[in-house]
Amino acid sequence: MSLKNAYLQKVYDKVVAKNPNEAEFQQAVYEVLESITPAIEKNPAYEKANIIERMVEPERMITFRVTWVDDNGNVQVNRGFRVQFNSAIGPYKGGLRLHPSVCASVIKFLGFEQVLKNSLTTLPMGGGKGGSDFDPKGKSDMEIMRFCQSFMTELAKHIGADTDVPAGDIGVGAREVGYLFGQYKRLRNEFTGVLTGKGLSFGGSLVRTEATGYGLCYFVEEMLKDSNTSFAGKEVVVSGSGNVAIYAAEKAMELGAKVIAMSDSNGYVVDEAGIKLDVVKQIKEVERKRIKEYAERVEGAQYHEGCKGIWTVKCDIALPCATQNEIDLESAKALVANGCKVVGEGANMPSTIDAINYFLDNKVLFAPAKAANAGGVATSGLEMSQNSERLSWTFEEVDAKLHSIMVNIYKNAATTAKEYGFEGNLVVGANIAGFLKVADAMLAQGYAY
Ligand SMILES: NC(=O)C1=CN([C@@H]2O[C@H](COP(=O)(O)OP(=O)(O)OC[C@H]3O[C@@H](n4cnc5c(N)ncnc54)[C@H](OP(=O)(O)O)[C@@H]3O)[C@@H](O)[C@H]2O)C=CC1
Ligand SMILES: O=C(O)CCC(=O)C(=O)O
Repeated sequence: MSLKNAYLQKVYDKVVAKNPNEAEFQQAVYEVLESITPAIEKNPAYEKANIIERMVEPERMITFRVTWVDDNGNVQVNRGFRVQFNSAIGPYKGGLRLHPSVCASVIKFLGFEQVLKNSLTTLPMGGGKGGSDFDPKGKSDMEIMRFCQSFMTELAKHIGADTDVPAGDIGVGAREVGYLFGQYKRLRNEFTGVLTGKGLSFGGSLVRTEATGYGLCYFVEEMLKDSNTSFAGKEVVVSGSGNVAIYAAEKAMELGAKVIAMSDSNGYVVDEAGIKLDVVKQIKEVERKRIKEYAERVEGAQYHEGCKGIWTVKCDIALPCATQNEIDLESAKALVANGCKVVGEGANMPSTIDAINYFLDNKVLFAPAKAANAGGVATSGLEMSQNSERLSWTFEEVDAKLHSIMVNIYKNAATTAKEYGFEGNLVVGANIAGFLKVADAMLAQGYAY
């Protein structure tokens, strides 16, 4: 892969040399460097201060051992990570992922994207990310608790309400955040907003649970409005059936769409009559079972083994809300061939670079993750504000703020794309808009930063 700008190519070559075998991190960096090219060429100050090489190098990366005891008395060892990527515009902020695929590359790609995403929210948050290769599937509640307590025993040394504020991501929801928060409080003897996504009885914010999925639909709705259309009457496919997927499906339905398919890492269900979300919530949020169960409980629904096949289901709008690189070129082609006109990314980096280019070349309205899924972290920022003033806002207040943040992110990305000669390309618009704020803050803070 080659970039048009020599300075950016030099930085990218160094990234590849210094981070070998880190395909996800290299991919995330490449996509950003390619799309910010016009901004680098417009203002030579960025190259002079070598801003890009500084931005692709995390400020700090912590790797640690997490030892815990399983229900059979065996001592288990996992690897924990926290990348504190960039604090130019605020304390490090970003989720924790618990999944066997977690490694340095995954954590770094997520941390790097988080920096630009958080910048787009307009709230004062730097970027970070963390997690572990611990697999929560099939673990008992006590095992999850012991793991979280051990994980936090080390992480607590590196975070704080004004330093670094983690939250949830894949495999980390309200239950895990509760165990992590309890352990932090025990270790530090302080009650602070050190994590977001907390339970409502101990400093959590209303709407945080729904925020990423709702925010995604608010963003897509705005994008559709600009093309004189809406969610009403559209058929929607949503991949995943976790936090982001469930609340994206809920809001899409509220806005008049029919969600016809959802998935998990084993397979997908199609329900032409429209997915019954109360059944999905019961299976996933309460019983923590597989999506396959849906077809056993709902007449007329079919289950298909293998998660990739979901992209062959005919739809108007696709909302990938599961994981990175879940849409490759082949899936992108299948979506377009079946008439899909809109893709809104709820997951982080769910489309490969080839898939994104295919969507753009085929005039699909494409909402890139950094912008479209920023509602989760934006609402985390609102949780931090409520914690600082020791107040709780109503559901309506937080939802209205989330809505206006998502509308503004859309407008900022669309206007920036147009300003730089890429009208309609929200990948370029979002990357440049997110980049400029961070880069200007870094310039103002001197070369040693
Ligand atoms: N939670 C948040 O606020 C935010 C999350 N995101 C991103 O959204 C995505 C989903 O996160 P979230 O909903 O919180 O996570 P959850 O753990 O709640 O749900 C993840 C869903 O994706 C599926 N999934 C996970 N890994 C894979 C895989 N390798 N292949 C296929 N399916 C997979 C899971 O299926 P299974 O149960 O079988 O593993 C599950 O249905 C991630 O990319 C995350 O980074 C982005 C912004 C904010
Ligand atoms: O709410 C947060 O801080 C984290 C959200 C997140 O991890 C993400 O935006 O990918």
